Amino acid sequence: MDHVTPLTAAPQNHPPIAFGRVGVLLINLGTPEHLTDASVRAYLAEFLSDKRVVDYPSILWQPVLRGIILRTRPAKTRAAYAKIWDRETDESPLRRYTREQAEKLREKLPSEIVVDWAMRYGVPGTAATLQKMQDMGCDRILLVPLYPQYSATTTGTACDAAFAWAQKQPWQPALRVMPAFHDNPGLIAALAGLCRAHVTEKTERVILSFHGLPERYFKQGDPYHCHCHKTARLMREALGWSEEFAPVAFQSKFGPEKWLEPSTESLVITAAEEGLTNIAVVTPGFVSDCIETLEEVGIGLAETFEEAGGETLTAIPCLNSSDAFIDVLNGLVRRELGGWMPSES
Ligand SMILES: C=CC1=C(C)c2cc3[nH]c(cc4nc(cc5[nH]c(cc1n2)c(C)c5CCC(=O)O)C(CCC(=O)O)=C4C)c(C)c3C=C
Ligand SMILES: [Fe+2]
Ligand SMILES: [Fe+2]
Repeated sequence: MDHVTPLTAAPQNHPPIAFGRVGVLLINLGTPEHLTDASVRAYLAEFLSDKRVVDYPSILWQPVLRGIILRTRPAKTRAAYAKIWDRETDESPLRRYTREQAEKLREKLPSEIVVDWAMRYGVPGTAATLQKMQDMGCDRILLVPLYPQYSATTTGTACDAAFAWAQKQPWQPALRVMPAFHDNPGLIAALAGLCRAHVTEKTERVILSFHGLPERYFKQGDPYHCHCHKTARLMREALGWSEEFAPVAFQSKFGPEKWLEPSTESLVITAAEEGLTNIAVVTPGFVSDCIETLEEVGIGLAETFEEAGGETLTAIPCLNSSDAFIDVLNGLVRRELGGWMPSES
């Protein structure tokens, strides 16, 4: 706090400005604010109108989005959220874990550093949270997109939102962006630990399932596919697993375009058809459990596996707000704050 100029010290007629603090902002994707069709619709409308996510010309895409998708999908998506919603805190798991990650990271960093969290879509918004941090005197802010693997559809757009806010500021804070951490040794060790805790002698295959993308984005140069495969290779090396035992797959396909393959669903069905009865799915592209891991994999794909003749599909939880993940984040954030840590200035 010693760097913050007290507002009373401002010269006469000078606007009150606080400065001198360092901030860390964790940013995740976003999630509906409430468990209602209206909330889900607002969230999907914002998310699916982002050109980084769906790049079709607006003149073609908006009528499809407004006329079909936002009329039919919210009820289906709300029903899926209803299966996983945290009724105690009245929030989605993604929101809860992101909040807890920020709270726990705050305890690990010097108290002068402002640590907050935001969503790219929905509430609390990225711009509003950056504004709050600036009002608290943050003139240097580290953006931490919570995606181990870079994609323009996630990390890229989180940065877009932050820089769009910054563009409007008379005094723009210095902004740093934490790079992708898909090959960070700490992350790989934490993911390997998670797998060791959930994979037993009975487990016949572990699918390493990442959120998918249109294949076209990969061909246009999005490195996400390569980042996913590197995370997977490093995990296998750490665990002594073969590619046959632990193959990569991509989940959560949306729309009619060709997405990255193979799909997680196809590998789950193949495993059952091969006569496997006990498989696991780990989702190393998601740091927090969410609708895609808990409902799509933990409920939906577990049913698919059973229907195809399998018995048990174990959905391995994400790192969430575990001590292991907070240690990873703490290490990454301290590295990226080089020269900005209070003791160094
Ligand atoms: C074109 C559509 C989509 C792209 C591209 C996409 C990329 C992408 N998404 C994540 C992570 C998450 N996505 C989540 C939900 C979600 N994703 C899409 C569509 C695309 N995602 C939709 C329509 C939804 C909403 C749910 C639904 O209606 O099915 C979530 C979960 C949010 C939650 O509240 O739980 C996450 C996390 C990544 C990592 C990614 C590209 C790499
Ligand atoms: Fe998604
Ligand atoms: Fe690749």
